[in-house]
Amino acid sequence: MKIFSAAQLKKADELTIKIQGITSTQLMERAASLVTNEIDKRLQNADIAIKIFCGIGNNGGDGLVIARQLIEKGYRVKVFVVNYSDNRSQDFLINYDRLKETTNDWPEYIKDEGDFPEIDPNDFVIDAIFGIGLNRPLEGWIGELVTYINQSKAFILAIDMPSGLFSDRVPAEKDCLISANFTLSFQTPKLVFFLPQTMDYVGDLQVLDIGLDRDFLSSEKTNYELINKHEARTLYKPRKSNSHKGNYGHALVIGGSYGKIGSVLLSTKAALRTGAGLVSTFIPKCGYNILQTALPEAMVITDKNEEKLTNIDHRMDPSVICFGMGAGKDPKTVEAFKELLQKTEKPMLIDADGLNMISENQELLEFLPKKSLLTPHPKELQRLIGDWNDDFEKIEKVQEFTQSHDLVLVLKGSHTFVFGEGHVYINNSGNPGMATAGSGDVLSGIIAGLISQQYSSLAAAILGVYLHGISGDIVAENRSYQALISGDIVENMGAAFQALFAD
Ligand SMILES: NC(=O)C1=CN([C@@H]2O[C@H](COP(=O)(O)OP(=O)(O)OC[C@H]3O[C@@H](n4cnc5c(N)ncnc54)[C@H](O)[C@@H]3O)[C@@H](O)[C@H]2O)[C@@H](O)CC1
Ligand SMILES: Nc1ncnc2c1ncn2[C@@H]1O[C@H](COP(=O)(O)OP(=O)(O)O)[C@@H](O)[C@H]1O
Ligand SMILES: [K+]
Repeated sequence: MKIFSAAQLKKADELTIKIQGITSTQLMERAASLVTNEIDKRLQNADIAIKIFCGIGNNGGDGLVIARQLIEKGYRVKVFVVNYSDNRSQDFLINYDRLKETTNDWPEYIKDEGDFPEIDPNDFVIDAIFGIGLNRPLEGWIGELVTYINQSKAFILAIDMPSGLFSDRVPAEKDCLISANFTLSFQTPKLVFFLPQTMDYVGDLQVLDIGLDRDFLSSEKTNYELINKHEARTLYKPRKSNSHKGNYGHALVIGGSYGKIGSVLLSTKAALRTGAGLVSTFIPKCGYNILQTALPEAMVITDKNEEKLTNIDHRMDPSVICFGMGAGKDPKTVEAFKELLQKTEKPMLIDADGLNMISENQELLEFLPKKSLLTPHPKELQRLIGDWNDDFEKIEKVQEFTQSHDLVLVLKGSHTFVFGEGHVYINNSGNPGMATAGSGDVLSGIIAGLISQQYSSLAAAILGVYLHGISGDIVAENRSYQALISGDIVENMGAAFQALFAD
């Protein structure tokens, strides 16, 4: 699903109104009734006090329509107009009159702190103060109102966006904004819903299709895309029945050091479970018995050194090399890595200590084959490209870095971002149970397994990250977040592939 800017969404609104021959009031009615239905589905006519805080723009207009529709359904609704200016939008005014025709309990006006209403922790609060029109931080009593609503402990549903959250920048530390339990957003999600610095304000997210013009949505260009099942499925390549293991490539996994053979084992197993035709593992000698015992499907080659990698003499022509898990950063290993880079032409996947070695020896970047894949977590990224001031600057810096070195970069996190060819793909699968040792090693094996089957670096990264998350979701459903361990993610790859095509 494409992620658009506020300006693009406004353009989509205007175009839709023109092409569909409707008024903006009708579009607002359509959008709001989808919200009302979602609320009704969840509240099931429960006798709960619903308090709707409406701004005086179109987000506030949405709030007024939702209020009218909920009242018509028999809910107990109180509307508060957050009267920060006299500059009311036309659709606000139209719907204000309509609301007054529906109920005798007219909206109350909030003009300063003295007007703040009581909010009970059991109330259901709807935040329709600001949406994508926010253009400056909430100041004075409006900021205080937002803090007051947050402190009420009531359940907060935000319409389109939590009020105070900008669609195109990160709030300053002193800024006040709604911290929603749930956000119902219109047509497409906003980038800030997925950034580490802003995602917590959104709570659970649902995006409602309000029927904006299809042609515009499909032709309008954007660098950001959210990856769900639909997007992942289109990348999947079916296997031919008339095929053999030679058709699915040979992945070579290189890494490990004394005490860290498990990481390579996890990557190797993941490459096999993802469908690579052959998988070999190159490790220090101490890992030989471990690998051969735990994973008879893999072939094993060892370094001359017992405890670390010193000379990676693999004598193969693998489809892809996945390097770095548990490798350590011994100077001899760095030297061996450099030689490996110099003699490898196909794109490589570099993870973990491989990344750290590059960070500490930036000249290695020059030897990276084009289209190679780096899979850092935020700390590894920081070592690689230096610090950033906020998440938007981080994205910009990573875009510059990947484009200048012709790389694909997988920035791991609760929403993993895949950067490639100037675009950013934001993963929407996975769960906090995956914050556990070795889940990154599993990911690198999955991606290598896909590259080995002739997926491009970028497609392998996007699909691999999605499958990794889905596998984790399946495990968590059966086992809880806490009990999830990274080996489970590997074991459930079969279910993850199946889930790609389940409805
Ligand atoms: N036809 C449409 O345009 C539709 C719009 N929709 C709703 O409209 C919203 C956007 O509406 P608007 O563009 O009216 O904008 P908002 O309702 O988000 O904000 C209203 C106005 O407040 C002012 N403002 C911004 N920051 C402020 C601040 N810190 N303090 C005081 N005033 C401030 C701005 O001038 C802004 O235009 C969307 O988020 C969505 O909820 C939906 O009804 C769908 C259809
Ligand atoms: N809260 C979370 N939600 C979704 N995925 C997560 C979460 N925390 C971690 N993950 C995923 O788990 C993996 C962790 O990788 P990494 O930090 O390299 O761990 P390790 O070094 O232990 O292998 C990444 O793919 C990341 O996206
Ligand atoms: K809002």
